[in-house]
This record gives sequence, C-alpha cells and structure tokens, in this order.
Amino acid sequence: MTDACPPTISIQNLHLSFQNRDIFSNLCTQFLGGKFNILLGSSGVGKSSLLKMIAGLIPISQGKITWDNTLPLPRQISYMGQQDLLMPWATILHNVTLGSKLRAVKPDKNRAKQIIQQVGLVDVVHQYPSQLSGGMRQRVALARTLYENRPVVLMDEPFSALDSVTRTKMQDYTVKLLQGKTVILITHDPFEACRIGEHIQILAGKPVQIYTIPPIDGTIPRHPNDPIVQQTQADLLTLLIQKSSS
Ligand SMILES: Nc1ncnc2c1ncn2[C@@H]1O[C@H](COP(=O)(O)OP(=O)(O)OP(=O)(O)O)[C@@H](O)[C@H]1O
Repeated sequence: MTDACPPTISIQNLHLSFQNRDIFSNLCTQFLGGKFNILLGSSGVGKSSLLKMIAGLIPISQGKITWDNTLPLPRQISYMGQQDLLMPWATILHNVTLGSKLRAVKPDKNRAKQIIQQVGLVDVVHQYPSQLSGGMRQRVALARTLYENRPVVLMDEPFSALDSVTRTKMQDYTVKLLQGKTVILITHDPFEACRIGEHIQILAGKPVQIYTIPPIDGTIPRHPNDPIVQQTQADLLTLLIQKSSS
C-alpha cells in the first residue's frame, strides 16, 4: 500500500446538506496527485466536511469523488482531523503506532521514535496524553499521521495550536516527510498557505464554489522572508476578504 502512486483526486458535482440545509452543491475541483494542496475558506463554509467526504467519513448523496489509480481510496488515506483523538490509556509512543496495532502488524518503533523526535516530543515519549499541552497533543496527532506513510494525507488545520516558531518547524518537517504524496491541508492562515502550498484553493461564496489561486513560484517550503511569500499572502488575504463578503 505504501508504494501506490499518489493519485489526483477529482470532485464532480458534489452536494452536501445537513438536516435539509444545503452547504454546497455541484462542487467541482481537483486535488493534484503528489502535491501539497491547500484549502482555505471562512469558518463554516464546509472545508472539514469536504475533507471528511474524501476520507469516507461522510456519505456522498449526490456527485462523485474519483481518483486516478486502481487502489481503494480509503485504504490510501491517512486523516488528521481537528480533534486529536488520542487514546488516553496509551503512551505517546503507543498512540503514534496505534495504526499498526489496529492492523495487527508489528509497530516500527524506530520510525515512530524518529518522527517523535523530529516533532520535538522525545522527552515525553512514555507519558500519557493528559500530561501534555494542547500544542504537544497536536504534534502527537501529527506524528501519528506521518507515521502511517500513506499516499494520500488529509490534514485539517494540523498546526493551529502551535506557536509560530514550532509551527514553522513542523511545516518544514511535514513538507520534507510528505514530499511526493497527495496532501490536502486545510488552514485559516494565508502565510502558511503561501509557504507550503503548491496548489491553493479557496472554498467561498454564495453559492459556495472553489476558486484556484495562480501557482506561486519556488519550491516548498518557501522561506518566510521570500518576497513572493510576503506579497502573495497579502493578496490571498485580500481575496479571502472579498470572497467571504460576496
Ligand atoms: N454533523 C453535522 N450535523 C449538522 N451540521 C453540520 C455537521 N457537520 C457540520 N455541519 C455544518 O456544516 C457546515 C460546514 O461545517 P464544516 O465543519 O465543514 O465547516 P468548516 O469550513 O470546516 O469550518 P471551520 O473552518 O470552522 O472548521 C457548518 O454550518 C456546520 O455547522
């Protein structure tokens, strides 16, 4: 499973409603294979729900999600939701390797420890989630997602609880480890989008649609001082303000 070619994921005329309230209709877009796809948009517009539909966590009533390889999509996905969903009874190491245990395969403890070290949690590897801060818990969830080594990685605001220095380090490490995978990452932060985005889209408007941002030059992770990052984040924020009021 880990050597599957990371697919492009296509959304065709997708519809979502909750209790007869339409969230979006006829939504069409693509998330590019092997790229960092970033999704922005105002709170409540439907970003997390779209990610959950791709992950198979919300059933599809109308429209289609397709992908361009032959493997079942759910088996290719590693999903990091907004809630960390850490198991309170398991140590940090066991939380990170939980997927292996659930699949009844021997955990790769060396790989897990390496990732835990890179996310800065080596000192708490044998502690329990209740002993950690919110930002530390989020890094455990990040480590668990990275440990899975799947071709498709869905991440819903994975760095939202982190201070700006840690956030920058985690962005760099995530880009390094997930290079060549199909990543769909939700963020509210235009700066983050411009640092690590290769294909940036905004979910916005009435009715809700997807808008694609022109590609940004340079390889990711772009340096925070890169003038392109500075300029495009300002443009992106302006666009977000425009789209949220239209
Ligand atoms: N299980 C549910 N039952 C009913 N309504 C829901 C459910 N899940 C989401 N919604 C509604 O669907 C809309 C979209 O929610 P969603 O969480 O997808 O938005 P979002 O863009 O990810 O928001 P945020 O940026 O705040 O996380 C919201 O109005 C929300 O209240």
